[in-house]
Amino acid sequence: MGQQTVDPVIAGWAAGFRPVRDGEYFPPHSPGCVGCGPANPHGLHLAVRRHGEGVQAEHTFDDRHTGAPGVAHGGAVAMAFDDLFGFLLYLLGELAVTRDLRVSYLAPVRLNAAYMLRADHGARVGRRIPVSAELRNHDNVVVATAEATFVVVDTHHFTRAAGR
Ligand SMILES: CCCCCCCCCCCC(=O)SCCNC(=O)CCNC(=O)[C@H](O)C(C)(C)COP(=O)(O)OP(=O)(O)OC[C@H]1O[C@@H](n2cnc3c(N)ncnc32)[C@H](O)[C@@H]1OP(=O)(O)O
Repeated sequence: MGQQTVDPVIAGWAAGFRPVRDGEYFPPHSPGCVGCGPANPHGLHLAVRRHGEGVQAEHTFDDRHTGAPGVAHGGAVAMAFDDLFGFLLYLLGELAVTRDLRVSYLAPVRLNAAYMLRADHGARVGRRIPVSAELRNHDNVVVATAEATFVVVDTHHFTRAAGR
């Protein structure tokens, strides 16, 4: 039964995931989140805002996320997509986690160049929420796409995951 106790830190964290108005920026998942946390020196520092029933972010990968010379690491691009998807949950009002993530890399993503990320969600089926996203360059060309399945969980998932 002890494992089912909701830790107040986790409960407070989860309660912070609320919708914002169209065009407004969301708060980060946490200060230290590697995708969007401002306090993480190694992170992407994604700044994500609502776009209708979807989310979007302008983003520039930098030298910290180098793969081939001058090119963003594919893992960093996948991280951007995964973290972006995490903002759709604010709009859905669900706690959920990534069960699978598929990224298609259509063209190299350059470092120190501005890109636009955009994500949308489909309809929830059971505990599954399908999500999809695109990454476009400054010429509005799609250079990467992603699809994922998020699975709805409750706060106990995070309490257990954190070993609290
Ligand atoms: C705002 C909050 C922000 C919170 C998050 C804030 C940070 C966001 C950061 C970005 C997101 C992340 O990195 S999240 C962190 C990375 N992900 C994780 O750590 C997840 C680790 N995996 C797990 O803990 C587990 O596998 C779960 C919870 C995902 C699922 O386990 P489970 O609870 O036992 O559920 P299970 O029965 O296996 O499956 C549940 C449902 O999913 C379906 N399902 C299972 N596998 C698949 C699959 N590959 N493709 C499609 N559907 C699948 C099943 O048919 C079932 O559907 P149905 O019959 O029920 O319909």
